[in-house]
Amino acid sequence: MATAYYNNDVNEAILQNKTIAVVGYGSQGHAHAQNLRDSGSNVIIGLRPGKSWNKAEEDGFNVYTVQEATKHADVIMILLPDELQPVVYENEIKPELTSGKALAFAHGFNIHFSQIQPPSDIDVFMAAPKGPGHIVRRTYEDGSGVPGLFAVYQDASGTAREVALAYSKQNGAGRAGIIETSFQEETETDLFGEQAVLCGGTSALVKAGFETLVEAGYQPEVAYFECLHELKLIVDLMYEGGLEGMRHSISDTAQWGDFQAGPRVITEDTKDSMRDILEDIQSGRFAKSWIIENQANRPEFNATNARESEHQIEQVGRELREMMPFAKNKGGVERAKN
Ligand SMILES: NC(=O)C1=CN([C@@H]2O[C@H](COP(=O)(O)OP(=O)(O)OC[C@H]3O[C@@H](n4cnc5c(N)ncnc54)[C@H](OP(=O)(O)O)[C@@H]3O)[C@@H](O)[C@H]2O)C=CC1
Ligand SMILES: CC[C@](O)(C(C)=O)C(=O)O
Ligand SMILES: [Mg+2]
Ligand SMILES: [Mg+2]
Repeated sequence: MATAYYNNDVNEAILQNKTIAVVGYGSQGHAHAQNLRDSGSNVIIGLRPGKSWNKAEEDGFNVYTVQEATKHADVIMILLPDELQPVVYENEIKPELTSGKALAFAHGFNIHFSQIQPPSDIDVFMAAPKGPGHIVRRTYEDGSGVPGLFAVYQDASGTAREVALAYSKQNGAGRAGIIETSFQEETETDLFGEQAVLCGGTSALVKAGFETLVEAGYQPEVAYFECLHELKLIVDLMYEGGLEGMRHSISDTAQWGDFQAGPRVITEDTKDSMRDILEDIQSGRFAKSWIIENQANRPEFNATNARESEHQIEQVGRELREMMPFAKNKGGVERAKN
């Protein structure tokens, strides 16, 4: 079994006299910055002027350009969108990356696919929460945490591993478990997870279920509750107790239906598709297509995004959530509207 490190296993003193620059103040950036500050670290923010800059200042941080922040910091955590990291790195980070500094990531894409090639006299590590940034912050505040992975790509100082673990602990991951990985494993599994299961697979499953019910003449509102809203409640049970915990709480009728229908929905063909998706990731084909899509200013990404937001499930959901204030205005919602 993999070793999981918890708060008592990790000595965070190594961060005591270091300045940490969190570059980017979006989903992950605001969470890392606030969690590490609340854990006692000296955190500054690197940004361009704009919305995030104002937000970070409102939250009480000293905000600098990315280049200035890199210059002042010992640890530079890059929390920019993956597709923007290489150009910001070349223009603003690399010129200030003097020997002895550490460059950090929350996802291995740019190192693993060689879009960023750091000099050999710095440390390069990853501290990757296994969850969305807004939940990383929310769980830190409520005393729990999101599990994390850490990896060392380059250890020029001899202390990169210790720093990566301390960073992960200060971000709240030591409450839930921190596991060592490699940049390759984190990159490939993270991309696979979000594509096949967590985001792509789940969105497609929810939409297909909703469409099946609506096309059969059922009310869209009932279909929304059944196929989207209730998913969270069922997944909460899985989160707490695995599949068996969920099955303990549902009716025996539902459990029999689960056993009978599940394999009819997710078939061997579906698993073949999953293997194809994994192969696209491992071979670099997915990364290449994402890089090309960005170079072309995202024509397919933008068109799909616009089409998806007009789907009937989204329209119905917006109306129904108006009546559920407890389900609204949590982290992530504002971002989804932009
Ligand atoms: N989202 C998540 O929960 C997870 C993300 N990750 C990884 O974390 C990293 C960050 O992703 P995420 O948090 O989603 O990113 P977001 O898109 O939420 O945030 C991006 C931030 O970068 C800033 N930014 C964009 N362009 C520039 C620029 N040219 N110069 C300076 N600042 C800029 C934005 O500011 P502005 O307001 O100016 O646009 C914003 O603050 C990625 O590597 C991702 O894979 C890992 C685990 C989960
Ligand atoms: C599941 C999506 C994710 O990998 C994440 C929140 O962990 C991401 O890249 O945002
Ligand atoms: Mg992820
Ligand atoms: Mg990801």
